[in-house]
Amino acid sequence: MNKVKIIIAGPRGRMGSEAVKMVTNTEHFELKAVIDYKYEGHMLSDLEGFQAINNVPIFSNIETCLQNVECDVLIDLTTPEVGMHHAKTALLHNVRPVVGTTGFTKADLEELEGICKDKNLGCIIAPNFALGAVLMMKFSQMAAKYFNDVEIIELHHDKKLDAPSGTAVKTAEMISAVRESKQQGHPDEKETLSGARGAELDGMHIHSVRLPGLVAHQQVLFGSDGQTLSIRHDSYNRASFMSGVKIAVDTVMKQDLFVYGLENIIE
Ligand SMILES: NC(=O)c1ccc[n+]([C@@H]2O[C@H](COP(=O)([O-])OP(=O)(O)OC[C@H]3O[C@@H](n4cnc5c(N)ncnc54)[C@H](O)[C@@H]3O)[C@@H](O)[C@H]2O)c1
Ligand SMILES: O=C(O)C1=N[C@H](C(=O)O)CCC1
Repeated sequence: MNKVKIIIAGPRGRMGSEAVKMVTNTEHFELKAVIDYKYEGHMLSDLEGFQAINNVPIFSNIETCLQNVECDVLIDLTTPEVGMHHAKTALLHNVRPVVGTTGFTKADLEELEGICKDKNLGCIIAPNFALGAVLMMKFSQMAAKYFNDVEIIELHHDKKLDAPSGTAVKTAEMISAVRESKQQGHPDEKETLSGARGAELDGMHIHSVRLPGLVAHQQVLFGSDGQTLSIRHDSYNRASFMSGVKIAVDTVMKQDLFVYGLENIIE
């Protein structure tokens, strides 16, 4: 069996370092290079924590990396601006992106979908790779058919740069696709402290909590006459995301499609 040749962008990050572990421990994956804005010309084994990983060069520029290294899949776990540049460049070099980076705009997603169609290549953008989180989103979409009122509370570690989380936005989009549009809360409600009602997407409110000690958590809270329904998912470590990354890499090698959300590729 041919191994899937992979490059990882953001290898020193919380998610990137876990992805390096997963890829190097997976029999049919091969880590060919990493992209890091620092340490150009070094080997990954020169860096603290990666001494046991041999023959993986570090590039600070994706173009140079793709000109020098033959690979099938780019896993990007960086920041939205960098991730967008990486995903586009990968596709232009016929490399399939698997992107966990959150904070992409609708326009970004449309642009990537267009390039995928032109190149007839697969690309998977997944705001959340944890299979439990994907189920939480699917269950929320099911519940939204019966409960028209919902608020989303997402809770993350305080090093997170984007708010609301990509998962919260995706959940609200999935709910919005099935429920009758509704502006929630009292029509005359007023915030006496700005931000009290959180962010809003199609009439739904999203509340972002940032605290040390947290990893990644979300509660989707539905309410109707005399009852509430809570659907909650908790990731307690970054290993929780890796089975989803693995599924995404295997799938992107087989499907020449643009996919936004892991719910579209798991049964
Ligand atoms: N999809 C998921 O399941 C999932 C799960 C967790 C986090 N995330 C997302 O993944 C992203 C990374 O999260 P994190 O917690 O690992 O953040 P992090 O800050 O720990 O890691 C980001 C890494 O990107 C690197 N980076 C920045 N600019 C770069 C560049 N130009 N080239 C190469 N590397 C560069 C940084 O050095 C850093 O190591 C965020 O967008 C986060 O929201 C997604
Ligand atoms: O830790 C993060 O950052 C996470 N980001 C994703 C999001 O924005 O939804 C997924 C969960 C962890």
